[in-house]
Amino acid sequence: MDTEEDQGKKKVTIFFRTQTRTAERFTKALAEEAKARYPNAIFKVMDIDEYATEDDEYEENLKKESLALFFLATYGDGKPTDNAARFYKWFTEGKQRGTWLENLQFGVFSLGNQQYEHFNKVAVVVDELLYEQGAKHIVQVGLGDDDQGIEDDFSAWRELLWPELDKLLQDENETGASTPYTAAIPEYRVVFVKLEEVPYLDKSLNFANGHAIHDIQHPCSYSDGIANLLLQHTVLWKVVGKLIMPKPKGLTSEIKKAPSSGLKWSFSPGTNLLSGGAAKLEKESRQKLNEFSKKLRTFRSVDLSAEEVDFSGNGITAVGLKALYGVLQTNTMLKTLNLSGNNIGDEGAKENVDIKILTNDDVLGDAIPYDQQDAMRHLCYQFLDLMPPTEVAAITLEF
Ligand SMILES: Cc1cc2nc3c(=O)[nH]c(=O)nc-3n(C[C@H](O)[C@H](O)[C@H](O)COP(=O)(O)O)c2cc1C
Repeated sequence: MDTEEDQGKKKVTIFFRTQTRTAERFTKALAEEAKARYPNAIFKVMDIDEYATEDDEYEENLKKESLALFFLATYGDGKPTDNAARFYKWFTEGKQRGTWLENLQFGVFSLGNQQYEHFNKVAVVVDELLYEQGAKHIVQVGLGDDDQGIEDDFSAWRELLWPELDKLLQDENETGASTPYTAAIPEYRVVFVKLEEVPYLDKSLNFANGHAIHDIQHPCSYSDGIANLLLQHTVLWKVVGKLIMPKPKGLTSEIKKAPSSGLKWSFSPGTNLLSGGAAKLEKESRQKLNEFSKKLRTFRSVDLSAEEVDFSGNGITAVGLKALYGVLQTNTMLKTLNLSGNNIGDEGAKENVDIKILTNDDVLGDAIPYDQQDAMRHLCYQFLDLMPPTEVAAITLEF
């Protein structure tokens, strides 16, 4: 047992076995995020082949584990990867061991491809055997399918995992809302391309990446081949940030009740549309946004009911209003929202806003879960509806 455990820190071992490194990549991504979420726990990433030099050591070492995650890939005819063959043989063919793993809580994410007959066999077998031998699931086995979008599968499984880890690893006075995840804020960049310069594109706005997961590592990019055609760059997160972010002064007040300051967010006409020139992402503003993001997460809700938010004269249309509504509604109660001087019309005045609402977390930085990506796209469309439509032929969203 190492020193950190002696100091009472909970330890999580994340095992992987991989051939073409997908499992290793997922393992490391998860460990990275988990370390930020749970600073009081220790996460160890372990190639399963290096876990024991002799077979006997598997048993000896596994007995000491209390929380473990497994990322296991399956290869030809349901065989383990090369680096897992020894462990798999030992675990599946060994002696009857009874329920010797009662102290272990575990989760398995499997990597496979449904085109193969023995889809995800290795992980499923290990998952069953761990359970049979007394270990307890913290989450059901995640079946990653390389044929359909394994990133999505991983993302979905990870979203099931966090609440369970919250229960096990968060200190009693911490809550899910205050999870101190400090990942870098992605840039939401919208790129406009003139139609006549990209004649092969459909005039309607299109996102080529379909349902793939998009985050910093996997940007949704429509214009890989047309980077030289980019005429205008807009940093959309900055727009969104402006919509939901008070001036830094606002950060200092603990907004649990309506503040009496009557802070007013005011944007001069056109400033939240960023219609001219490229908006460069400055390090300082990124930091501020990050800080604000962290601050927001410490509140269950942000009450701006004493505040005034002024978007007058910003060229906001009915669809733009829906987007605005979606952003502002989340965690936010407003006293006044000034939309005078915008071309909203009757349609926009209806209260029936049916777009899916993004959370501040989504807007401010975390990888965007699969089920919210459509909403993110939708929001981007709606922002784009605020722009002159004839100019826009293609969009690149880089999350
Ligand atoms: C030669 C080969 C054989 C495979 N055999 C299987 C299989 O039997 N069952 C399965 O579910 N997936 C199978 N797969 C798919 C891999 O498990 C899948 O691509 C996985 O994501 C690889 O993970 P890794 O990059 O961590 O090695 C096979 C892939 C290759 C290239």
